[in-house]
Amino acid sequence: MRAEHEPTTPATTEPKPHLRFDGVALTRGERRVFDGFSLTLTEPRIGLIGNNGSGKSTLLRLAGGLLMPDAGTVQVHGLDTREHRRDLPRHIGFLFQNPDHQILFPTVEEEISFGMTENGLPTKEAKRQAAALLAEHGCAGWEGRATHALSEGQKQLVCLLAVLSGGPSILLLDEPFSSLDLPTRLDLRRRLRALPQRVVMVTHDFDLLRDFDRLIWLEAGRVRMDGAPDGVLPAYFDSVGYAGPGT
Ligand SMILES: Nc1ncnc2c1ncn2[C@@H]1O[C@H](COP(=O)(O)OP(=O)(O)OP(=O)(O)O)[C@@H](O)[C@H]1O
Repeated sequence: MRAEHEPTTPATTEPKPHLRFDGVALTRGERRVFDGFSLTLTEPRIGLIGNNGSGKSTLLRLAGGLLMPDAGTVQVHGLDTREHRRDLPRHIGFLFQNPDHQILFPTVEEEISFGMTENGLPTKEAKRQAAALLAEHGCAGWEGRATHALSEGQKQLVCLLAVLSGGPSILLLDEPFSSLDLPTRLDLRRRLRALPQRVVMVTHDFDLLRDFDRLIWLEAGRVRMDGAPDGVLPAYFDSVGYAGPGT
């Protein structure tokens, strides 16, 4: 039986936003990066594009609670990042461009099991699950490997698995493929495509974005264009005079 105060199920089936920026202002150094910025994200796969300095990384950092707005609000699954900062790692996995900025531990096993023990899993079970996650992604037996001795692509993969081990529902990816060779890039792309998480990705790898659900083109802290890749990408290319490879 339903209690008196229990909310009723809403009649509509509108998808709930997983990220919401409302009237966000943020100054970094001397620069007003965002001013009255609002955006609601509901689609499973969203790409952020734009020229250097347009605000892409700053937007991801606001979404991940790594930066707080000076004014306005940022919400993750309806939770205000200012009030729920400590809860955010349960919902959000953040993958930085440079894995050396992310890796904390000397061994792969420690790196991957940390998120799980932080979530309260006993160490033994966390290690078992870390080994299973590695095996699932073609890296069986990597547990004892030294993180500093991995190649860039291997480090990226370990970072991705470490992020996934925390069980986030949203992945924020800041140019995760920029330093990878083509085979490693293709391999990580395949892995990412298969993930169930919602993804918001900053990238200049435009091929990867072609099958995304939505692209947001940022320019000087504002949305210049927002829509399907087949509309946004050609418009962005036009704006920078790019007519395709070799131009
Ligand atoms: N730590 C900081 N201190 C001062 N200004 C900053 C800082 N970080 C970013 N900015 C400024 O904020 C603006 C947006 O930067 P941001 O890194 O978000 O851009 P971006 O679109 O991700 O660029 P890129 O494509 O070069 O990574 C830039 O003008 C930048 O100079």
